[in-house]
Amino acid sequence: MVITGLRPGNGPRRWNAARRKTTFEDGTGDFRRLPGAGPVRSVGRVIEVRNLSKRYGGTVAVDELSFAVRPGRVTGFLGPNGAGKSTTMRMMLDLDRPTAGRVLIGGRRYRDLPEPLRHVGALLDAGAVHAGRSARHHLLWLARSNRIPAARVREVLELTGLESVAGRRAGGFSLGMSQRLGIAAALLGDPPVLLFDEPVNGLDPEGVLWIRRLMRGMAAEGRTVFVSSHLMGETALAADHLIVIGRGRLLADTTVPEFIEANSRSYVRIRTPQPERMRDVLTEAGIPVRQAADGALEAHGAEAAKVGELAAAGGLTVHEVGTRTASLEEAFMRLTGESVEYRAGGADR
Ligand SMILES: Nc1ncnc2c1ncn2[C@@H]1O[C@H](COP(=O)(O)OP(=O)(O)OP(=O)(O)O)[C@@H](O)[C@H]1O
Repeated sequence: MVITGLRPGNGPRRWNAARRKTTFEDGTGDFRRLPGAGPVRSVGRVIEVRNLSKRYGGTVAVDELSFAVRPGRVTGFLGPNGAGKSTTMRMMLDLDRPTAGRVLIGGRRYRDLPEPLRHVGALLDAGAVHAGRSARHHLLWLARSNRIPAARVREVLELTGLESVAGRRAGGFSLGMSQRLGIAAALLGDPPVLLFDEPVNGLDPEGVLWIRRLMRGMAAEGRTVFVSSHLMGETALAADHLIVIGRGRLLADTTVPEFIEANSRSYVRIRTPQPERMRDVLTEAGIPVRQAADGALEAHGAEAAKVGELAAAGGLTVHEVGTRTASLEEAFMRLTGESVEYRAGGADR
């Protein structure tokens, strides 16, 4: 690890010849000087989303969203389908114009960044390549148009495991290979800020693991890594921090351990042929209870022993009493449930 701190301000520069990297003690500088390239002007690595809104006709895709994405960690951007994740990411890259608010990357709008590919790498739509071009030519074309040395193409092909297929037409690539090519393009400028929209879509378990390691490695090097997903479980494994949205609004801005602590509560699951009476007994004892989809009851905030004693005292037959811990996926569904229902209802969409 070459970066010695991420303090704000203009810290001293360090040069690591072995890794061909220039780093700045305050974490604001360019991450790696590309061979043959001139110096890259220093920009910060924090992404600030300020009161961001986007309307498409009557649809509010993003609704007064404010949060910050910081360097040195993987930040997961979570929300159910249609929550507004892609729209937010497009606005970060100036591909869509906000109805209100703005996004700043290192204090600047994307369009004001000098040589943006060297500051922000993005995987938004892996299919967005010229189908007739080979992977190598696609990357060479991108490199040339961004004044990035051709030698870097070989490096990113190697990094993404695409060397052996680099001469093949990108149009014939599987989804997994296309995702890797999209990531190779995002890494081309060796940017300190990386945005990945649903990068594990369509990948096999090996590919998912590869992306997870890649993102964690990039964050450990001091980069800002922002990755969207609608899968809580996978994101919890890959991310340190979470931004959760639903219906375009911020629902949570928290660390993964805090999210787990706050949301994956234990409860007692009860199966009984007398659910109505059991519910009354628990409610009278002040224990909140809800019915699961399979008809079982879930009692919150009570020990299994206490539930068993109450059932016995009430003369109730019980087929199962046991303690369960809600999975992260369940916690996420609960948190975003309202927005999913809203979407299913189809209101103004
Ligand atoms: N170009 C557009 N025109 C009209 N509506 C749009 C457009 N782009 C997105 N939307 C709508 O905005 C809302 C947010 O969509 P968005 O794609 O940002 O969500 P998402 O969280 O990325 O979802 P997914 O996980 O399904 O990709 C949705 O209701 C979507 O239908």
